[in-house]
Amino acid sequence: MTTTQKRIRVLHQQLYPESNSLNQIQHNQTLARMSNRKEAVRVVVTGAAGQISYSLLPLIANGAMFGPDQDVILHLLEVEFVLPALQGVVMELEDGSYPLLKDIVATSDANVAFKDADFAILVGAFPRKDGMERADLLSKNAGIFKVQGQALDKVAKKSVKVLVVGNPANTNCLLAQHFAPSIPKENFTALTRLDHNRAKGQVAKKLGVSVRDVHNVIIWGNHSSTQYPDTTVGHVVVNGEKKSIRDAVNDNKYLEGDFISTVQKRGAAIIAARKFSSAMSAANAIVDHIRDWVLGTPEGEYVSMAVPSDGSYDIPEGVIYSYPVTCKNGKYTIVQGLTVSEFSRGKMVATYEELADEKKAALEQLQ
Ligand SMILES: NC(=O)c1ccc[n+]([C@@H]2O[C@H](COP(=O)([O-])OP(=O)(O)OC[C@H]3O[C@@H](n4cnc5c(N)ncnc54)[C@H](O)[C@@H]3O)[C@@H](O)[C@H]2O)c1
Ligand SMILES: O=C(O)CC[C@H](O)C(=O)O
Repeated sequence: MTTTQKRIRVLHQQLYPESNSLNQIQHNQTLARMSNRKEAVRVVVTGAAGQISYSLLPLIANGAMFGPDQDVILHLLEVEFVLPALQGVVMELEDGSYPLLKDIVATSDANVAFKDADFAILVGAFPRKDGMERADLLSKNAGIFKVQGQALDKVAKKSVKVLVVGNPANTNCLLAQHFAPSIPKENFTALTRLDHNRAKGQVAKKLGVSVRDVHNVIIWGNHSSTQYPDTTVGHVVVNGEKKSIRDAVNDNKYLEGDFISTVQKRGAAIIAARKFSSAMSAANAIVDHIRDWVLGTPEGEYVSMAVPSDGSYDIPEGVIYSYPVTCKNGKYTIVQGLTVSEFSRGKMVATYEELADEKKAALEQLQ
């Protein structure tokens, strides 16, 4: 510091003594925060140069997923020929000046990407384009999840939490789980939070209320057009008054008809309109899923997660099935004891049967 700078500093302190003490307080708080700071978590995102990731990565880097005190190290996996484009994404992350982003690993080698991973968000897969059937995806994408399951098994932390997004998400998740036998089965989940959020959105729109007033809708089963968006136990709170969704909407024909098919076909409607599959809303749902799994759900609030079936609600073990769950201390629990009507049972079984068929086709494919 030059003599002039020192004189200016002394003068400034004389003129504004309180600013000095304020600076000191802020400085001390920063030091305290830094000494309390949790160790950075390693978060793998596959398909990192794709369209979902382009919306997702800034949300992870800015703390929306793990909170404002959690540093992150991003491990970005892409296929080799997309690495030049991934470099552009890395440059943008560097230029984003994200205080929580500690480091970035960008690679096309799954064993490098999954090394010591705490979280693995498996987005990388081919999306359905207009005119393609979902069944086409199974044959295109199954191999990816075998290789990535094997890499997770070999090099990730045994506590890694996995979220599969790439379609068909539930069955790809089952494949990754199958090829990673050393990782607890319950650590494998698939994304149906987007469907859950879509269901809330439709109810809110119908009632002219905010989505924050809509609670405990449920998505059962597969992330596909057989999913069952269920409003039977959901409620709304408007002006402090709690009402069941059934009573508030007062139109069961809609709730058991157009509402269900709108949510089931929303992904297809977005592809038809955008010519690309949903990305911004998918990224937002990914953040919701991991954040709630790690940081917990508000008291009394159900969210939907596709998790290994365990016989709950008479859905046989062995598929990845979307259930209502609550989360606490980094664990999810399937909500038990809900009444299931005959109408609901039929829909829950139909979506299970689709999952059982997908599982058979996927395993045959990888023989
Ligand atoms: N579960 C859900 O709610 C949900 C919602 C929206 C989209 N999706 C699915 O997510 C997937 C990704 O969608 P997108 O729009 O980002 O697609 P995209 O084509 O824009 O991006 C996918 C990326 O994955 C990469 N990739 C392909 N194989 C890979 C591999 N083996 N390892 C690493 N990266 C690989 C591709 O190079 C590409 O950059 C699709 O399968 C889509 O159907 C799921
Ligand atoms: O391919 C689809 O039908 C849907 C794509 C995506 O999973 C979505 O739900 O938006």
